[in-house]
Amino acid sequence: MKPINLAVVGASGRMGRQIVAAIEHATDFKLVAALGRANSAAEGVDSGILAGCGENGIKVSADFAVLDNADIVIDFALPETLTERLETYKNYGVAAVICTTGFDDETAANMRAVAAQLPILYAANTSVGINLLAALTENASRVLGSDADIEILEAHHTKKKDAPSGTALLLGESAARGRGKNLDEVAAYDRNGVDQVHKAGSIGFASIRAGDIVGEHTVYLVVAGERIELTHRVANRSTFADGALRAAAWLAKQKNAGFYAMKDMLGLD
Ligand SMILES: NC(=O)C1=CN([C@@H]2O[C@H](COP(=O)(O)OP(=O)(O)OC[C@H]3O[C@@H](n4cnc5c(N)ncnc54)[C@H](OP(=O)(O)O)[C@@H]3O)[C@@H](O)[C@H]2O)C=CC1
Ligand SMILES: O=C(O)C1=N[C@H](C(=O)O)C[C@H](O)C1
Repeated sequence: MKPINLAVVGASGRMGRQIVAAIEHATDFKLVAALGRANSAAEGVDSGILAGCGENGIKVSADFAVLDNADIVIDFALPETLTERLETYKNYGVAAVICTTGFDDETAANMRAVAAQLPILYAANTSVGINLLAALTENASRVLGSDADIEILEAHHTKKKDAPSGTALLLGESAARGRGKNLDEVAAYDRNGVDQVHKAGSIGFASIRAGDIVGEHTVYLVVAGERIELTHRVANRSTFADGALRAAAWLAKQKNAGFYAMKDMLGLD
């Protein structure tokens, strides 16, 4: 079978390098572009060398014209220029798996607008386990109803910029949906001050940034006399890379434009 021509955006980052390394061993993908920001220290450096898997001849570049050769983009870059990148994917007609987190509501709306013209899969977390946890969270929240106090705790490495994590927000959305609410209506993000009780019906968030923690999330659902703690821990970033490649292979088969999620790929709805 013909391999999928893949472009990795954010190729010099922690996750971009994982994807480049994972493709090295995959027969169903061919790396055709390693993209990043202009004036990056990584510009012109071989992406295989950066990823620690040996020279692959694909240099990190900021010239998105190479997307002409790509079937699918996997984007693990930062949120600042995400709107521009989405516009570029649309112009080149190349479907994209977007894994970036920490973007604002306007960018989220732009992503949905682009998805009206192009297959876009947005995954705040590409691990299979987290997406299963999101489904379990929705179900537990539905069964326990408004009696449960729900709080979400996430822990990540010291270099992570956004908080709460995109995954914590995904889990919060699932918990809110279980109660028939939108997260915006019930989220409690900042617990800092003198009147910080858990308001009935709210969903609280807390973040830890320490050491080299790859990614840990716990949803607490607490009712009188008992509590459920739904926890997921990732030991290695290769878990995210494997999930992103699986998502890319699935997206390559989608003929219609649309805003897809990992749960569509996993058949979790
Ligand atoms: N969906 C998922 O499963 C996961 C998502 N993530 C998310 O992916 C993103 C990247 O994470 P991580 O790899 O750890 O981060 P890094 O900081 O290690 O990498 C970020 C990459 O984006 C590039 N970049 C920096 N600024 C910009 C910009 N303004 N425009 C475009 N590209 C830019 C960097 O280039 P340079 O090297 O030149 O600075 C680098 O290649 C984060 O949003 C993170 O939350 C992370 C892990 C899993
Ligand atoms: O920045 C990270 O590292 C991670 N980011 C994603 C998020 O914000 O949820 C996914 C994962 O937890 C690692």
